[in-house]
Amino acid sequence: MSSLSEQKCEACHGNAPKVSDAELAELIKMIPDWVPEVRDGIMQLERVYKFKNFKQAIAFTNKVGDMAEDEGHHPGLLTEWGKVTVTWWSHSIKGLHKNDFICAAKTDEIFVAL
Ligand SMILES: C[C@H](O)[C@H](O)[C@H]1CNC2=NC(N)=NC(=O)C2=N1
Repeated sequence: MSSLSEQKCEACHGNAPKVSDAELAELIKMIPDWVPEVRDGIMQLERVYKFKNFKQAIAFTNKVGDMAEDEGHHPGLLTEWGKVTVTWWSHSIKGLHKNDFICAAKTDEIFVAL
């Protein structure tokens, strides 16, 4: 299998399968800085990125937004002074799809390339 960040999101409809617990255990190894968390009954992936100031935080936020538009898959983004919280989940299935792991890996690559 190619690395997660090299894969593209696939169309995800309401009847697409959520990742199983076993799949989650394997996929999370590839994005070890992300934390799976249940919010409002929906499993999500979350990571907090730290920056030196607001300008760097908003620049990163915009790059993640551009990637999301390219992928047709969109995260929660909370931009604060020196900090961006990124949350990925699939609204259509109210849980985690492989797409969320792909996008989390792409988010890490954007951060590393800054
Ligand atoms: C029509 C459009 O493709 C869908 O609404 C997409 C857009 N972006 C999305 N993003 C996320 N994270 N989950 C979705 O289910 C989703 N659906």
